Amino acid sequence: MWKTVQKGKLMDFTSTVIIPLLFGSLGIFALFRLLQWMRMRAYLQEAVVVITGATSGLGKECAKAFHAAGSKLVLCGRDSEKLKELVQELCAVKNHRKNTHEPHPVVFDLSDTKTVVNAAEEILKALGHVDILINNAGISFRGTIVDTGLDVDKKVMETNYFGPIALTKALLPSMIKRRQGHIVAISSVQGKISIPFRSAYAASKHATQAFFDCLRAEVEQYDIEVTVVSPGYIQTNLSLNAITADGSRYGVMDKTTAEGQTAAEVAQVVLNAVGQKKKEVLVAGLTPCLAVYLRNLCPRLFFTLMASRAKKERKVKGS
Ligand SMILES: NC(=O)C1=CN([C@@H]2O[C@H](COP(=O)(O)OP(=O)(O)OC[C@H]3O[C@@H](n4cnc5c(N)ncnc54)[C@H](OP(=O)(O)O)[C@@H]3O)[C@@H](O)[C@H]2O)C=CC1
Ligand SMILES: CCCCCCCCCCCCCCCC(=O)OCC(=O)COP(=O)(O)O
Repeated sequence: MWKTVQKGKLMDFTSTVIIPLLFGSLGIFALFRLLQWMRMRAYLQEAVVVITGATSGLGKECAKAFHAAGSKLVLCGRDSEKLKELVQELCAVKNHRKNTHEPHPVVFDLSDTKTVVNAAEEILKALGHVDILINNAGISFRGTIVDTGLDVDKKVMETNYFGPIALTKALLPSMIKRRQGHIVAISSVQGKISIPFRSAYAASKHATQAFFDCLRAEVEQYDIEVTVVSPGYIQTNLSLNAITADGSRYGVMDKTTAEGQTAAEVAQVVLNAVGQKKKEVLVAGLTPCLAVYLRNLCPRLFFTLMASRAKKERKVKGS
């Protein structure tokens, strides 16, 4: 009898309190997500978005994602033919729901900082202003520190660090003047941890993280946003195009790269991070994320693991 009364009370409580509370929360959550989506759509539609390294991999997928979101694209690359093909590919995509725009290609080499400044001028002349700059282009590296010539370290730093910061500096004054703009840096998990045989690449990405963290603090007063994206492995040509200790092309599709996340998935994360004005995002699997925490919480253990990884890799390569 006592048990039946208790059960009845519990059912009353469930139907009068728990269920309405659950549906109410779900409704508020759905409304919140809808408002977030609408705000993001408005932010990206008609925005002038500059993407470097648009000719391949993540940059190409970002171009597709931002084009579909209705942004006015400036596609940057070294190869004018590849850029033309991408413009044609994007223009061929029919989008009946959104007003899309023909992208504007700009050809320059990021490792030549003089051409970077000219490119920024060309962009501002053609489009008037830049709303979002996505510093995506980059190259990776494979080699031991002892065998690597300083010219190789410099080449990686020019492409991954000095080029992007030169472009950022060239576009920043116009953003400050308008008190509007958003700068994105595609860094890497290797901007947070260093793994053996990646010295030049990891150094360039750590520098990227540091520079754009400083920038974020300095430009907040002008309402300019800075987003640093740190992906883990992505299925692109990065390992194929990586340079080695003597400056030659590595030319191997690494297993880690081939088994990484797809570039389209990561591009969607970039789009959402920009749309939601996130300060930083780590887009990686469990092990790289744990490695980042381990580096900060228990550095000695992390260093031991990296040293044994170096020994193992050396053994495999027989050097
Ligand atoms: N793939 C991965 O596992 C990861 C990649 N990243 C980062 O993502 C970004 C994009 O790389 P991803 O798409 O993977 O690799 P890809 O090699 O596929 O693309 C790199 C892009 O950068 C361009 N680029 C390289 N050097 C220069 C230069 N000197 N001047 C102008 N453009 C240049 C390339 O142009 P071109 O076609 O002319 O060679 C290409 O468009 C990089 O910053 C990379 O560090 C971060 C974490 C993981
Ligand atoms: C408590 C458990 C801790 C487990 C952590 C153990 C440490 C394991 C090491 C894992 C290293 C992950 C490295 C990830 C590197 C990465 O994702 O890099 C992305 C890139 O930029 C790829 O460029 P690359 O040229 O190197 O292909």
